[in-house]
Amino acid sequence: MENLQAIVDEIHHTLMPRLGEGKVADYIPQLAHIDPRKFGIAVMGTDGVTASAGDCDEPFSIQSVSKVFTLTLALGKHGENVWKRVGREPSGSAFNSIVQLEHEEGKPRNPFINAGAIAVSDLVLAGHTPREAIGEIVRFVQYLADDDTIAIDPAVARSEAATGYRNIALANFMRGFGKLDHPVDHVLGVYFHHCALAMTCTQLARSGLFLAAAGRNPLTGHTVVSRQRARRINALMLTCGHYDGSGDFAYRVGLPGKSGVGGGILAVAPGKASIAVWSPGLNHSGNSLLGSLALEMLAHRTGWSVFGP
Ligand SMILES: NC(=O)CC[C@H](N)C(=O)O
Repeated sequence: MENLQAIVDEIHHTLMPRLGEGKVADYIPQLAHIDPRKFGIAVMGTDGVTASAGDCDEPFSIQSVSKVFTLTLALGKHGENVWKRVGREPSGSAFNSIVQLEHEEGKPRNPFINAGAIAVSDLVLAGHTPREAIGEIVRFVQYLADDDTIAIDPAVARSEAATGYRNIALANFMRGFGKLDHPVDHVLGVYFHHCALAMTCTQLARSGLFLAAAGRNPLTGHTVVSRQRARRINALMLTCGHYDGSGDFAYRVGLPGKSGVGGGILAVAPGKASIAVWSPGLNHSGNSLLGSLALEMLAHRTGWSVFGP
């Protein structure tokens, strides 16, 4: 493989004329203000080799990418009991869909759609006040990225709480089925705040390194999860990480990944690297349009794929 930085520079250069494509999420008013021409990419190799380009050190709202971290925390607290509350199947529906919840009696399809992540927030809340749970999530992400400057953007959290009608509906629906242990406003307080985490591509790539390196962050030496758990989280990212676009992402990129409506994607090349991209314009499934394309180009140029060399 040629020099990683040269590949990343070429991807940035190739996509430059297309910056601004896609549709910025505006249902969260605070996200509607983001410059659609932003673009960042950071690659952290498990061997310590790094490469980055563009706005890779500018914080953005990671939104649903945070669902990987809350799932990891919930699995640490509750182990396999997590799966009593949330499934492990792709939804085939939009990220904020309510349709399956009624048929499946309030048990969301997977932890990465909104309903599933709300159920996971409920599990993270166990034994805590909402403020404590939010603090635990932030400290966990700081620990993963080895960076204690990572914080929640309170304006984004407020903006989403003020307009999160669908999420409020999802949470009430689940509570109606007896599938949430805590009051809806507490659960949503945790959910909206972790979605409002602001991180740079560099920080995000570092925080995902444990998934690329069999559960252990090679930069800090910290074992975060077991090898088997890292594999399983990667499996869920591959099958469910891009909502109704998960099949297309697996076909085009071939790596586990998790997207957010802020335009970020965290992707994992097991044994090789953790990659974060950011471009705010989204495709019709709510995934970053140019971010997906950048990852497709990177996978093609490096040969990284979970499906074979
Ligand atoms: N896909 C996403 O990133 C969705 C997260 C967003 N906070 C929401 O609940 O709508």
